[in-house]
Amino acid sequence: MKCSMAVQTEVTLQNIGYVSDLGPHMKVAWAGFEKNWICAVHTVIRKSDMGHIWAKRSDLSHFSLQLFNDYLIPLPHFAANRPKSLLVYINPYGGKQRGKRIYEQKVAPLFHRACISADVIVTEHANHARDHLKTEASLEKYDGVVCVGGDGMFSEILHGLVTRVQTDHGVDQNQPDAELVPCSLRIGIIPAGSTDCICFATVGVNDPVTSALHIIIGDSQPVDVCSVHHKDIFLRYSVSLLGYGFYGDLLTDSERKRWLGPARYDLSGLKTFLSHNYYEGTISFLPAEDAVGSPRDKLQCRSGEKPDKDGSGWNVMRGKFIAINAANMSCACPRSPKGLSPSAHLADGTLDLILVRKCSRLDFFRHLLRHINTDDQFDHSFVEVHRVRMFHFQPLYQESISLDDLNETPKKTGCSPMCPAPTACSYNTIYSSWTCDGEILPHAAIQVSVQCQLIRLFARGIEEQ
Ligand SMILES: Nc1ncnc2c1ncn2[C@@H]1O[C@H](COP(=O)(O)OP(=O)(O)OP(=O)(O)O)[C@@H](O)[C@H]1O
Repeated sequence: MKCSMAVQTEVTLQNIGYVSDLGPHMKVAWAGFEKNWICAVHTVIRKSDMGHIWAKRSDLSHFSLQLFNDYLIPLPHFAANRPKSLLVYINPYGGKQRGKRIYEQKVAPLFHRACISADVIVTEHANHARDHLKTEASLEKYDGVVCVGGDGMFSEILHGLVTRVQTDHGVDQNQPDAELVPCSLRIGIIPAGSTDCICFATVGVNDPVTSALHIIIGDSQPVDVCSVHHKDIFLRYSVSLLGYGFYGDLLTDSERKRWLGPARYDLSGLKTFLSHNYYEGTISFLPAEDAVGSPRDKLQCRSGEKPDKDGSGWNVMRGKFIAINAANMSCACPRSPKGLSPSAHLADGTLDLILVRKCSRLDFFRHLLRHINTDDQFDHSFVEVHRVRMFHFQPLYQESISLDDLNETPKKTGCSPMCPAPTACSYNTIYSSWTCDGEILPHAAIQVSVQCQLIRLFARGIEEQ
């Protein structure tokens, strides 16, 4: 490709680093490249200072194209990992419907200056991107796939890409113990949805320019993916949160209120909290005994390493749960900056299984409050957390029909969860639904296993220095 930028003598996007705010009038643009942005040659915008800084993650929303030419120093040896050709999917209806504008105004100019060619597909309907990736896309032409949208859109890309790779390699996704083939193409997320949880938990901010720079630089962050099955039938993949009970109910309700926009989460959250339902069932899990760290160690390393060996022996627990949350990553988002499981690792082949047993409404409120403050959210007698490699959940009563069918069932109320004949009483109080990265699963009985480092993102993780 012919590129208008000269290398070596001119400062170019090939060498771009972050722009950090050092105060109200001073920003530092820095280039350089070591894991975690450790060492950076930088230039203060006022040209008054040169040297090295210990840099940290920062919001790039003030980034100025002018900086590329004026202040950055070329370090061309990082060029090898940089993508040259990308396949971009834009959801024009995600979030506040600004995906197309965000891409065209903030991201495309940067790609252009970095000499990255991009084939852009604006989706026309739900699952357009997933199905195109599964069957049609000529993936060999690209170095990465970019998703412009929210978590739902990312999930489409994830399913399309992972399914395509397994099909190409003859792997049957319906086998829960199948060894899945990792995807070689990296995925970039340009946040343009309502919550953008996955971007926040892997990049540290929800800022389209920051994400674009991670793509341009060619960052690579491996990420674990959970595969979810029901009776040996593949249901979905998950990278962030699988939630039964509170979060499942909240998401189910919020889907009915899509017309409200992002405010639907607040309304459904309040409604679900006031309902204070609990659900009975059995959870079995395989502890990750060999994993480095624990969910409560408060360690900031969230990348992890591939395990050497499996844990041994399943633990089985029966009980009444207000919430069962399986966090494959911290699940941090702007509303909960530390997330549901602050020390969850991105790529160590484990997930953090959080069990919130039946408790008073006040106690549950105290637990929820800890999602937004810095207190140890697992330090309650009714909460336990386990780092696991696999888990199974079986509701108290066998499901005779899928939850999809239950949506057709007239809703009845006033029946306790202990009702011995579920067909005669309200399914709503016997079964919750699993939310799987924001999508609702059609079955309550599921088997989940973590597929270590199945995908890679154009990101760098969120370890703090
Ligand atoms: N052209 C389209 N028309 C309608 N729906 C679409 C289209 N393209 C994608 N979708 C669907 O829209 C859903 C929501 O999109 P997206 O995740 O981008 O935004 P969001 O739901 O507002 O944000 P978040 O998922 O972060 O809360 C996705 O599940 C995706 O399948």
